[in-house]
Amino acid sequence: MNIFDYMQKYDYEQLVFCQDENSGLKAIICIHDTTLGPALGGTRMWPYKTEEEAIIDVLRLGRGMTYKNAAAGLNIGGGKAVIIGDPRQHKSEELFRAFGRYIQGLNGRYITAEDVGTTVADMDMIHLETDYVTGVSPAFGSSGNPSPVTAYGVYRGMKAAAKLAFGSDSLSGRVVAVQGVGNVAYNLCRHLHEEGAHLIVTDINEENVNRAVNDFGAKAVGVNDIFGVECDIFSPCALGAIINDDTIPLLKAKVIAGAANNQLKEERHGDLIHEMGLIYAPDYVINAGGVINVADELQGYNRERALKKVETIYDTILKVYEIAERDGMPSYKAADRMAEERIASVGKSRNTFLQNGKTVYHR
Ligand SMILES: NC(=O)c1ccc[n+]([C@@H]2O[C@H](COP(=O)([O-])OP(=O)(O)OC[C@H]3O[C@@H](n4cnc5c(N)ncnc54)[C@H](O)[C@@H]3O)[C@@H](O)[C@H]2O)c1
Ligand SMILES: CC(C)C[C@H](N)C(=O)O
Repeated sequence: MNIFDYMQKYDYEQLVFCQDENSGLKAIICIHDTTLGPALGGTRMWPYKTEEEAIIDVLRLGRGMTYKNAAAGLNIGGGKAVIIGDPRQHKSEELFRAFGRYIQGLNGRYITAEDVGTTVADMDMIHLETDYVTGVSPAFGSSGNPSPVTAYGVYRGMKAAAKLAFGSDSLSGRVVAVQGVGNVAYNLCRHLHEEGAHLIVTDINEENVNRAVNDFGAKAVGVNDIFGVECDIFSPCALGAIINDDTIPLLKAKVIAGAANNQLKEERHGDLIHEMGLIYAPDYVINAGGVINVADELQGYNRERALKKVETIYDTILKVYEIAERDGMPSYKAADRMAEERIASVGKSRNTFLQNGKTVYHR
């Protein structure tokens, strides 16, 4: 992989390699775009097989956060970090502290939070070394675990998608098929159950399935059966690339609305579901609740204010569909256009030099 060519193609600002022999830290921080503000995105801990795999992942995820943060209306740029290692074996205080010192060294250009493989406890250790970490324990005045707030945003976005598909945003009596009932989806199922939706769930983790069955009267199905069940809404809340050539022909749902990142295996799958007349709530728009919640910490965390902002995911989904109709394009492309237009117009308004350096000449 020619890293500089790739960075140039998608306009990346910075890639930082972090190594600490004592703790075994091998991490990469990606700052994609800071036009709107400091780059905010979680730290993923994953046992990448090769360094190249880790580099590709952090670049892809960092750019994704630029779009997610811009589409959510945050004054925040996009970035992400990966730590190469197995989260079940390689976590230690030294490792997270060493990582925290690298983040501190970037002096606020990158701010971290949780992602796959990292937890609030890990953020607390990072916080021992840096101010530029969110999703820390509430005891520090922070917002804690972002998952329940992500779930609330997905619930709000799902209601908007239902309005577009069925003419009413009520989920009462609707059948929702949920793939993966982990941290986010368990909380999503609670909102759906409270509104009177019928749930069909699957998970590779039996305990998680049983929890949803016992707490919300969900019906459990096998992991390969979830795609073809009779339902109104399919909610992917486990893995990426789940909307693909194998699963699309099986879907009976009219709406796809879930928490997972990077749901479309390839862009053409977004075109295909659009041609089939499905309503697709773009993943990074509907799952922005977590980042909206942690971003609120930058103003001194206020949960009520954060939840109010998360509620607007409903309107953002409607706006994406307005753009999709206006410009005759699938929703995933309309979301990208919305984010790009916002970054471009804010970027232009920041061309004036300011002595305090807060907003400096950009491009
Ligand atoms: N946690 C957040 O705040 C947040 C924010 C934005 C996006 N997301 C995305 O949402 C998704 C869920 O996040 P989470 O925090 O709930 O993760 P999680 O690990 O708690 O839950 C994922 C669940 O999916 C299950 N699963 C994995 N492979 C599966 C398969 N093949 N079939 C069925 N189930 C399977 C896992 O057993 C687990 O229960 C992820 O894609 C994540 O990147 C999470
Ligand atoms: C900042 C984090 C809460 C971001 C979250 N991991 C996401 O993918 O949106």
